[in-house]
Parts: sequence; structure tokens; C-alpha cells
Amino acid sequence: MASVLSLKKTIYLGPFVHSQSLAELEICTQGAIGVDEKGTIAFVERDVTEAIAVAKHEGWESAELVRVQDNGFFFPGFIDTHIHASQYPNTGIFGKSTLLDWLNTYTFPLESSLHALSRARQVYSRVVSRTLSHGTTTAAYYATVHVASTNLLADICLAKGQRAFVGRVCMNTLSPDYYRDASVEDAVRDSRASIDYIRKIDPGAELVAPIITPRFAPSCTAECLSALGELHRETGVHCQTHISENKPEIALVKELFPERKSYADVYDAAGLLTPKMILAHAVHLTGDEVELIKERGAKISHCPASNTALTSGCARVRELIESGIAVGLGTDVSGGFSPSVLEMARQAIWVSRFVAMNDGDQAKLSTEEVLYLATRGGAKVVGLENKIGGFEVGMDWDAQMIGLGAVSESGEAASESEDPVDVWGWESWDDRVAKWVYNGDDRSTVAVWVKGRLVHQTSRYQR
Ligand SMILES: O=c1[nH]c(=O)c2nc[nH]c2[nH]1
Repeated sequence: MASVLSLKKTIYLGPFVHSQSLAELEICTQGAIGVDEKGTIAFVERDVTEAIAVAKHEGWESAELVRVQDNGFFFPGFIDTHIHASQYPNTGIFGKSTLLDWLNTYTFPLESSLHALSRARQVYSRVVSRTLSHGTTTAAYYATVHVASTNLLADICLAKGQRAFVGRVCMNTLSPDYYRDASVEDAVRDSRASIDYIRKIDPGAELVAPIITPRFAPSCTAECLSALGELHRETGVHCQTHISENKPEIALVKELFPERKSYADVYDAAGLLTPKMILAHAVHLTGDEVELIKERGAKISHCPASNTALTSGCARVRELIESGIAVGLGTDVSGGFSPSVLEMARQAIWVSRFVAMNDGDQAKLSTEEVLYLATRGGAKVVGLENKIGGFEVGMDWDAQMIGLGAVSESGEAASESEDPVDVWGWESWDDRVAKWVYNGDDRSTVAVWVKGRLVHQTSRYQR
């Protein structure tokens, strides 16, 4: 990793957009954000000229200046709260399967092939580069059961400069012979080995941290879940798993854990339902489970593309948010068909509209709300809400420069660069942002920074 201390003081000039609350998006059309040598935001100025912004801050006279290009704006980096790095080659491949047959047909064979480090290097290098190019500055990754390739994913995140939680997957039952933990002891020993390694390569968890990853209740015995709960208590490391994604899965959990009141109770009994747990999906939770998750302070990753692709169901996100649970967005590659959190924001809007068709208009999520889930909401889910997700003094500069295409008077694109969004010049700023949310893609992401370090740029980016 390039040392963050080698950064230069930089002032980012031009419009910026970020969430102030679930429903409120601040759009500052003439901003100046100063970022120090450690990649931390030192000041945020609104409605200032370039000259005044520089003059106002002693010691910033020779700071580097980065100006917004192409009708664009700075936006906080996206936070993908649930992504299987190991499944990236299968993105878009799911046929007509549903969860349990999808796992056996598509997922386990691919994941098991990543025991080969050469394959793991190829897949993990690509997924980290690809997600960075879509503006994902933080990702909560599932790797595989293999310690060496899981550790390699952490190395790659660190080298490419992506903030990440990296989890070695645990699965000691109902899993194929060729891809499983042989025993509870193995699951714990190998999880611990990966935790120790990741803590060694990034001791202060500046960028990369381990995350304990029981795959889901059907693939872990009660003994295994409890042992991982104990490891969680002992190490203080975050946890991630799946919950209540599809109905046959929920029926299976009932059959496997008859002594437990609910799916959520299975995790609670194991000591895993804590404020550091990220639960993916949560499509079919009962009222009692929502209550329990809220009481325990566990968080939820909403994965709309996956839930539609695998016909799992439509999560009732408004109810989850209103119950007080922190919710973020997850691509869930490769149950989800896209590595883009911007696409998830769109998909979350669509899913909420399908819920609204049954439950009423209050279920609909707005553009502002899904952008909150993609940034500040995600930051809460991974426990970094004081560090990332918005532009505040003291937070890290995890950001993306968004560019939008301009239309010339002749009706042609004003610049040579391919841009999926046409801006005519008469739109309000709210409308520009909406056009990006509905039509933008990685071509709109001109440059990306994590902790002040430039980690991705397109050919459009000029310094
Ligand atoms: O969407 C999902 N992807 C997975 O890999 C998985 N494993 C258990 N449950 C799962 N759900």
C-alpha cells in the first residue's frame, strides 16, 4: 500500500453532494473540501470561490487543487455491505435457480476452485478493481473456506487501497464433501488464522479488517455457531452471515434447529446477534425477529438485485428502517447480478415499489433515501459511521468524482468521452442527481479516493 503519509494536502473544488439524514441530501454547488496528508477532511467550505477557500486556510496555500469536471460533483464512496468476492466470475449467471439449488449448482463448485492461489489471485484482483471502478470504497467481503486465498484477498484490498472487511467462510455441515470444514475445531482454527493474518498486515485496521463469517445457519451446526460466537466475544471482530432469504431456507432452519424460536434466535443463542453482526437479506423476518434484531443492535444488508434474481422475495425496507435497525445496501455478487452499488440503489427503489403495490405508498423509497443507504446507512452497518459515508471534518476522504455528459447546441455529446447521462443544462441540481441515479454507471465514476489516496481513475480524469 502506498503510504498515506506521502499524500499532499489537497483541496477538492466544485459541487459536492452527500446525505445529511435519511431523507435529506445536501447539494452544495460551490464547495471546497480540504483533505490533509493523512487523508482526513480538515475543512468543508460552502459557497466560496477557489481563491477565498485557499486564502481562508493558513498552510494550504500550496495545496494541490482538484476540480470537478464534466458537470459533475463529488459524492461519498459507496459501501457494499454484502459481497461474495469469490463468486465474482459467476456475476449474471443464475438461470432459473432459487437459493438452495443455486448454491449447489453454481456457487460451491466455483468457490471451491479458489483453493488454487493462482485462480484466487485472478478473481480477487479483478473484483477489487471492478468494484473500485464503480465507486465502492468499502466492501464487506465473503471469501471462501481457504485460509491462504482469503488472506490473499486481504492483501489485494490493501495493495489496491480498498477499505474492506474480509471473511473466511465457515461451513461444517450440509455442505459438499469437496468444500466444507471438516470439524468445528477446523472452522475456529482457520477463522483465527485468517483473523491473525489480517490483523498483522494492517495492525490498526486502517483499511482492512477481518470479519467472522459463518455462511448461514443451515451450513453450521449449533456447536459451530456457538464456537464462532465465542470467537467473536473473545476477539471483538465483526461478524457477517445470511438470514431469512427464502422460504425453503427458513423451513430448513426450523427443521435443523427445532429448539429455537426463530431463525434470528438461532444466531442469538450462539452469541452472534450483537451490534457487530451484519445480517444479509432479512426478506421474511417476523415481527418478533425484527424486534430481537433491533434489541441486539445487529445490522441489515438489503440486497435487492439478488432477492429478485433468485426470486427470494421483496424485503420490507421501510419497516426495517422505521423499527430503528441500521440498513445498508449489498450487491450480493453473485446472487446479485451487478457489482455496482449505484445499481443496488436503483434496484432498492424498484423493490420498494413492488412492496408499495401491496402495502401502500409509504413503502416507497426515494432517491435521497437509497443514496443514504448506499453511504451513511452502509457506514453504520459496518460500524464506521464516524469515519466514512459523508463529508464532515474529521472523516476520511473516501469519495468519488461523478461526471455527467453535456449535450451541445447541435444535439451531439459535448465531449468525446462516452457518458451514459445527458445533461441539457436546464435541469435543477436535484434532477441531475436523479438522472445519475437512474442512468449512471461506472462511466460516470471519473475518479475514486480512499482515505485520500487516488485508487481509480478513468481516462477522463484530469489533474
Ligand atoms: O445470496 C446468498 N449467497 C450465498 O452465497 C449464500 N450462502 C448461504 N446463503 C446465501 N445466500
